[in-house]
Amino acid sequence: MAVADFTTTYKESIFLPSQLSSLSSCLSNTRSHVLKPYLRARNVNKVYCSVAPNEVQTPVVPQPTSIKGECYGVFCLTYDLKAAEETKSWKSLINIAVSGAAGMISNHLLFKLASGEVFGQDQPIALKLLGSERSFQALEEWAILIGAKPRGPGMERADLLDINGQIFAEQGKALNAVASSNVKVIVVGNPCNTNALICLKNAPNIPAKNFHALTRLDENRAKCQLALKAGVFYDKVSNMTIWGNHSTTQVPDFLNARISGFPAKDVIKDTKWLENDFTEIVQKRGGVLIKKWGRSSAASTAVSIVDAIRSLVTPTPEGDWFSTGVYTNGNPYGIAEDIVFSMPCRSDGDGDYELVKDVLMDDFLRERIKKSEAELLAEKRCVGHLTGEGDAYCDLPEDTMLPGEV
Ligand SMILES: NC(=O)C1=CN([C@@H]2O[C@H](COP(=O)(O)OP(=O)(O)OC[C@H]3O[C@@H](n4cnc5c(N)ncnc54)[C@H](OP(=O)(O)O)[C@@H]3O)[C@@H](O)[C@H]2O)C=CC1
Ligand SMILES: O=C([O-])CC(=O)C(=O)O
Repeated sequence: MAVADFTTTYKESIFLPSQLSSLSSCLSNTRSHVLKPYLRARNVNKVYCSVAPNEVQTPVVPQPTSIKGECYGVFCLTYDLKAAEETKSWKSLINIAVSGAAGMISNHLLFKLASGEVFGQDQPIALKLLGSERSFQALEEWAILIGAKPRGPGMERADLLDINGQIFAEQGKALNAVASSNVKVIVVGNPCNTNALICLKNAPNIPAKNFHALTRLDENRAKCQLALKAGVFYDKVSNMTIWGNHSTTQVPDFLNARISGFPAKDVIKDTKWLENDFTEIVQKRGGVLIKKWGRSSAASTAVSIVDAIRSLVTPTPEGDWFSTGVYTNGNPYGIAEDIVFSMPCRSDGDGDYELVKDVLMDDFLRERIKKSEAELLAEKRCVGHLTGEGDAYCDLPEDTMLPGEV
């Protein structure tokens, strides 16, 4: 964890809420002091924290036996399990591991998770926040993998695939070693589809179906553009699929999208706009934001991670679906097997999903889906050394880019 950035020695302490102000030096080091009111609001009465001895002034209360092993990291938050047992109305604890916990996205995401907005107001959760230290402790249920190196000046996409791919190979191995086989993994760090493929290939004990690449940000962006064009509220847009890669080859599907229950093409009759402007705006939205703001989307990515998880833990509304990048292992759309491809999915709310079968296809859609498929197959060849498929051979199409690269 980023502890290594400011200290090399750790001391583990348990804090009560009244002692949180002294704890805030620990939390604020990682820009997460915003968590404090949320911890209070959720009656978190103990926080487990690793900080340097000279930063700790609070008395140490006995460590509950329910906290297993050591806690690595600047901050390592968990509910007091003993108290949870006493509170009969509480559901059983869900552990959530988040890598890149000190990054911009996490800065927005963590308190949304802690607020109860994602898993429910009555659902206790334990956040396992991970940074540079690649250890995954007591990992069960959900892992949100954000931590990745941003592309630096002059860095080729093939280099990024290799550098970040190695992170996700390690994390796949760590998950394989310690996580429950029921864990659901959301890969955010880019290039997220291929990172998710690398991660799942390195975690053979975990079903490949449990791995997701985040394309929900793209779905949200696409819904927003259709809503703006149609002059309706965002929540009137449904059945929005993002096909393919989280890159500029992604395909926002206006053929199947609906606005106020009607086909989007019947509401927005400007086909030229749908085929050209809409598609390109969504594909390049990340890059436009980086140009405007100087940094990549953080708050909206955090919101989209919340949306992506919520879509898996709540039943999908009748007739609707959501997009997520999933492992292709038998699909009704003729997409190549053994890649991570964004497709339309539904969930019963049990954390699992199924592909939506009855979607329309036309030549426009098919042609663009093929392009994104070709890009992902090329990315896969680039990381053969990380997926156990032998030597890498990198022949990426020249125009292949992350949304943030344009
Ligand atoms: N799929 C999507 O829709 C989107 C994906 N992204 C991607 O999300 C990722 C994170 O973005 P953001 O939070 O803005 O980036 P930041 O640069 O703000 O944070 C990067 C985080 O990654 C961690 N990190 C860096 N190297 C490693 C490593 N070797 N192992 C583990 N963790 C590491 C850093 O941790 P530490 O400081 O502890 O080293 C830091 O917390 C990027 O890859 C970005 O491209 C962004 C937007 C949308
Ligand atoms: O390239 C990035 O880091 C940003 C990104 O994925 C997006 O905004 O969709």
